[in-house]
Parts: sequence; structure tokens; C-alpha cells
Amino acid sequence: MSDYKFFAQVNEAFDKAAKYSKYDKGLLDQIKICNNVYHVTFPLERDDGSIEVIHGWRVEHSHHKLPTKGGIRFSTTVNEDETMALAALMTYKCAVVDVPFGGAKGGIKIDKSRFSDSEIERITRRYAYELIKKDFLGPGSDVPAPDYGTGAREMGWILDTYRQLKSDINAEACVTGKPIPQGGVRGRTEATGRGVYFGIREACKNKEDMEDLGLEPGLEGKTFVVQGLGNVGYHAAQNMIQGGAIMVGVAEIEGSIYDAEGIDLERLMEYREDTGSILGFDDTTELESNTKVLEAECDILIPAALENQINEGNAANIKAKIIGEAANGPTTAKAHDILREKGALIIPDSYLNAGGVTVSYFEWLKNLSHVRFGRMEKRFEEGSYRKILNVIENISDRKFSEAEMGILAQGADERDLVDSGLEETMVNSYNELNELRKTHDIDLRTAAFLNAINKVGIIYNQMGIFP
Ligand SMILES: NC(=O)c1ccc[n+]([C@@H]2O[C@H](COP(=O)([O-])OP(=O)(O)OC[C@H]3O[C@@H](n4cnc5c(N)ncnc54)[C@H](O)[C@@H]3O)[C@@H](O)[C@H]2O)c1
Repeated sequence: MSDYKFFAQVNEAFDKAAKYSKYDKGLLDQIKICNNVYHVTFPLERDDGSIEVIHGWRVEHSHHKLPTKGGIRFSTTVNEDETMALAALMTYKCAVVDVPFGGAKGGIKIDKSRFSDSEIERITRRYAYELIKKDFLGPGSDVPAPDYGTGAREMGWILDTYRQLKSDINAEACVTGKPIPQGGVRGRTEATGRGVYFGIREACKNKEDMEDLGLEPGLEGKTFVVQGLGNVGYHAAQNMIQGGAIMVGVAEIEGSIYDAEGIDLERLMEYREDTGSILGFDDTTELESNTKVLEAECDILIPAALENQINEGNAANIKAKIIGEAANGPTTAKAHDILREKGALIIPDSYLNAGGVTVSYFEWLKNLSHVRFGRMEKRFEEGSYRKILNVIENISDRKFSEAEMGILAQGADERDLVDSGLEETMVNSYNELNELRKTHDIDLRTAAFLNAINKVGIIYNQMGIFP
């Protein structure tokens, strides 16, 4: 799979959808292209005094909205092509869920397990410094978030680095996914996985689709396999189980396990914490490789690790009828076609994992407005409280009734507000895509791209061209 080109895969899906749009080639090219691509290298002095050169990238895909927004990935897979593809997906994802950001992505090519915590901190801070120097980081220009291999800890270091260099009253809004005491928002860590659950639940409600797949409507009793038990995979699995689904298979780096009777997620996490592996857990069967479980018997397959996992090599063997793309780009274009021919329903990444950026948007708004969500009836006048509810209304396209306003104003905390905004966003966006799918008789991925092209295209048209 060494000839795998992620950005070309994204553009192939884009081109397929673009045929249904009304825009001409020039404008479509402008939507597709990456506006800024920055490759940075810097030296790291290792704990033993040796020097190692580190490679990082930040790509701002689309400036039709500012700031641009997208996570930072730490992985050995990081390269320019991957970062460009992920940045482009961010543009389309934000448009699909009506979050007013352009897309961006960053990455550092490292194997985290080779570095101490203090080395990781120095790498993160130096990378942030390099981005700040080139105006690739700031509350109004480009706002990173966690992605594969990074989390709240790294975001906290990025904020602190920014604050050391800039006297900016909005500094907290320069990055999202921060620790709560540093301006993070409750529910951001879980948001992507929880959004994955809301999206799959919505898809399973559709009687017609479930009938076509030979499944009962609803999530209750449906079996699923998850690949990757990191931030997204763990929270998706946890929410799926709470929603009534049964986890029958898991893949992690070290291998994959299966048990048709169901696997206890929380005990599996504890077991992996203690032993460093999922293998040997309870009565599960160990499969021959860490990708084998993707082909196991289940209703729903949730790839939540990396791109290019469902490809020409395994697509024909996949038995799941629903593919919930929690990771970015898990299915190649060819695999997508094979699965579609088999009649599978693919819920695409550009919609399904948008819960993270949706809640990042809430966090960014919270930081810019300099208010503190949470138990507000004790701290704020009703007016301020309503301001925040109005923000949630605008984001989620939901109108709270006077009664709801009253109830929420008296009892809601930040977590509830974030959660209801996330749920509404995922439900409404699914239904919007579904309508488009029906109108043009296309699949959900094409509908998501078309939806994004329409929304981004209109903005480019209205903006005009700066001479
Ligand atoms: N973190 C977010 O908010 C967010 C938002 C949108 C999309 N995503 C996407 O979701 C995916 C996962 O991101 P994350 O933040 O959960 O990363 P993470 O680093 O928290 O977790 C990834 C997990 O996948 C496992 N993994 C790696 N390769 C594997 C393999 N071949 N087989 C099985 N397991 C494997 C890792 O060991 C790790 O536990 C990525 O594609 C990312 O771009 C993340």
C-alpha cells in the first residue's frame, strides 16, 4: 500500500460529488486546493544531549472562513500528503455541521514511545513557537485541537507557549481541547466518540435503510467491532454500549479479539492498563492479526484508528452492514465502491467524526466571550445565561421554548449544554445529508461532499477575488 495517496483519495470523493454541484471548474479547484502548506524542521536536544531533527507540518486548507481549525497529530505516519488530506477533510466537515471555520491540520512525524515526557513537551512547544512565528496559530487565524497521539496535555502546552509570546486578551481561544482549568469545555474529550454514537444511532433509526440491510431499526442489540481504543474509539464504544449495542470485537496495535457474546469495555480497559495488551482478555478469541477483526461477523464496524484500514485487500471480506467512519479516511475509494456494491451503508468521516470540532467551536466561543459556563444560575444574571443559550440555539439550529429556557437556566450545567448542542448538531446534519442523498440518489459520502461544496462555494462566490 506504499502508493497510497490520501489527499488524492479525498479529491476523488470530492470530484464525484462536484458533478452534482452548479460550480464551474475554476471555483471547484479553488475549493479543493490547500491555501497554505508549511513544512517546518527544528532540532530537538534529547535528554542524553544528542540532537535529532524533527519534521512537522501545518496545512491551512481553506481560508473561506477564519480562523482555520484542525487537530495536531503525533505519529510516524505524518507527512505532507496526509496533513493536506486531513486539512481538506476539516473544511468539508466544518461545512457539513455548519461550524464556521476553514479547515486545517497539523502533524509531527514522531514515534511518541521513543521520547520522554519532557522531550514531548519541548517538541510541542517548539512546534507551537514555529507556528506562531509564521502566523499559523492564533484565535483569529488558526486554532489547533487534539488528534491522534495528542490530547489536553499538549493543548495546554500550546496555550502556554502562545501566552508567553503574545499579549492577547483572547489567548485562551488559540487552541481547543485544553484542560478544563485552562479554559477547556466539559465534554470536549468525549465529544468525537459521542458524536459518532449520535450519528450511528440516527442512521439506525431509518426504517427504510435498516430494511434494505436486513436489520431491525434502532441500536438496541446490534453488534459492533471497534478498531482503536483511543480517545475516539473508546468513547464511541462506551456510548454505543450505553445505547444498547453489544461490542463483540476490538482491534488495538498488539492484535485483535472477538467474542460473539459481548466484551466488557471497562474491564478490558483495566486489563490493558495492567497487562499492556488486549490479548488474553476473559474468554475472547485472539485473531491472527490486528486487522482480522475488521472482517468479523457484526452489524456495525467502527474504524477509529487511522486512514487506509479498509482497502482493496480486505473490503470484499467485510461482513458488517454499517461502516461508521470514526477515524479520518479509514476507507479507500476502491474499498468504498466494493462495500457499496455489497450493499453496505457507509456513514462518512466528514460527517461522523465532526462532534470534536463542533464542541471545539463551543470551547472557542466560551473563551472569546470570557464567560464561564456551568451552574450559571448561581453566578450570572439570567441575561448572560440566555446569551449562552442563544449561542447554542444558533449553532444547533434548535429553538429552546420559554419553558426549556427556564428549566435550563435553573439547572443546566456546562456538560448538559454542550451535550444537547452536540446531539442536535449530529441529528440535524444527518437528516440534511439524508435529504440530499435522496434528492440525487447518491451515497452518504457523496452527499456530505456535495453539501460541503455547496456551502463553501457560495461563500467563495460572494467573497469575490482579492486582486
Ligand atoms: N481526537 C479527536 O477529537 C478526533 C476528531 C476527529 C477525528 N479523529 C480521528 O480519529 C482517529 C483516532 O484519533 P484519536 O484521537 O482517537 O487517536 P488516539 O491516539 O487517542 O487513539 C488511537 C488508537 O488507535 C490505536 N491504533 C493505532 N493503529 C492501530 C491499528 N493498526 N489497529 C488497531 N488500533 C490501532 C492506538 O493504539 C490508539 O489507542 C484518527 O483518524 C483521527 O484523525 C480524532
